[in-house]
Amino acid sequence: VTSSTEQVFWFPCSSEVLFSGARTEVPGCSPQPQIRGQSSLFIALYAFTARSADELSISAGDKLRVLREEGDYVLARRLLGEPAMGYVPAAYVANLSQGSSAHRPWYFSKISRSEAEQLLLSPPNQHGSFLVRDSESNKGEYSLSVRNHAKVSHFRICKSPGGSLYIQKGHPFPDMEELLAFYTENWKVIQSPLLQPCSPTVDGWERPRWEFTLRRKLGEGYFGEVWEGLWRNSVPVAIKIIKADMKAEDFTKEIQNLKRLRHEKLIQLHAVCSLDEPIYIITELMRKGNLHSYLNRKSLGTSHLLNIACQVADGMRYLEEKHIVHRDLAARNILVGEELTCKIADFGLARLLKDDIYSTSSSTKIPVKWTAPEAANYRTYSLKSDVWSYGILLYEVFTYGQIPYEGRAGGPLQGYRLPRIMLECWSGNTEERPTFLALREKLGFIYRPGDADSFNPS
Ligand SMILES: Nc1ncnc2c1ncn2[C@@H]1O[C@H](COP(=O)(O)OP(=O)(O)OP(=O)(O)O)[C@@H](O)[C@H]1O
Repeated sequence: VTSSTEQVFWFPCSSEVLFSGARTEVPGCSPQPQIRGQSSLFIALYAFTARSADELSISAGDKLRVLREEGDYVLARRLLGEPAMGYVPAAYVANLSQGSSAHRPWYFSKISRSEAEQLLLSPPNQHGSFLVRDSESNKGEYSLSVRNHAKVSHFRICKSPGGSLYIQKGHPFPDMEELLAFYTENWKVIQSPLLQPCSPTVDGWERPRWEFTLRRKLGEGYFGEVWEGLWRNSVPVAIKIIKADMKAEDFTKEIQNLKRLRHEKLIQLHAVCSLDEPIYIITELMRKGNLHSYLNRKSLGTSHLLNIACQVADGMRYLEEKHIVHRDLAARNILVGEELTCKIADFGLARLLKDDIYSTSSSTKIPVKWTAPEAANYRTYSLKSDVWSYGILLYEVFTYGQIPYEGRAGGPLQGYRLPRIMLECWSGNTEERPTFLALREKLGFIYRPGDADSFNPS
């Protein structure tokens, strides 16, 4: 995923990424162009249910005007029915002006027989949902899987030497579309009605595991290993593989938090594979790893360090607006991408604050050196305890990864304004600690945008 004009889009079934894989081999299917451009008319390929207030629920076939592309999402306006606007995954829509007639929503290429059954038997799929997949046993041939009430029937689609396709010998079709059209019309022949193409997801985030390949281990945390991987052999992603012995309620919090948050300074969830083990959490890939290790390079100037501090404050300001307390803010939980882009990660401990303060009696491990005294001693977490941690993070950033002793700035830190900001963050009285909004403003006075914009080390 690169610049705004050259984006590779996420999610299946509409982009070049997908069609450059096995889908191109389907008879009658030609590669579909990638979604580009801002102003053309789009069509919804699948139903998508909004998962947060800024998303737009769409039904397959809805006509949409795309106003803006943002990463793997587009901001779209529905053209008919009740006027509504919001984000939808880019790959759930296709640009009508770019030949979306090539789209085959029923084709699921490498999905296995058991995965097809699992998908067809899960909501929102229902009686009559069907898909075509590559045959597992006969290379180059296909299988048709159809949900028939509570069970799934599979039909082998054979290929004759001349390339025609058939389910019943002596009844060939020139391509898959004609074959499906025939059995849609004459469903009694196979005793399974073909009513609608299978919907690709169980919820908006679930994806079949075969779409992901692991390439290189990046690190390991409490929940399991993190790998660099590829989605559909094309799109680079980060895949967290949850350890088998993890309790579901522990990491599902992280997934739930990721699902409802969307901000350019927060790590973006792409998908999950949670129908069987091991569970995968797929997020955007941040190629430079975590900020703590990155800081050891020491090739960063003050303006770059300030730029980092501002980016983290931007992300935290968003969490502040949403009344979400992170609880584990530290350089090790900030991830670094190209051009010094920083994003906040690790929402495993994050909580929505019902009041202003969250308290816990649980014995969750506490990162003491980053934790405000009231949170460490009494487990009372608030956005103000995040502000304390942010002060420690500032210290880490400006000392290239060191940790202050007992919350005191000084030592290697030079100058006046930054230590003062840190000391405000470490005020014993939570009320005296600044908000992230105020912190961002203060840093804005020190950091002039553009100072570090030319940053581009290898
Ligand atoms: N999206 C990502 N892109 C690139 N690297 C990542 C990504 N997510 C994690 N990593 C790397 O993998 C390491 C482990 O990440 P993970 O989130 O599992 O654990 P952690 O934050 O280090 O610890 P814990 O989960 O125990 O608090 C990180 O330190 C980072 O270097």
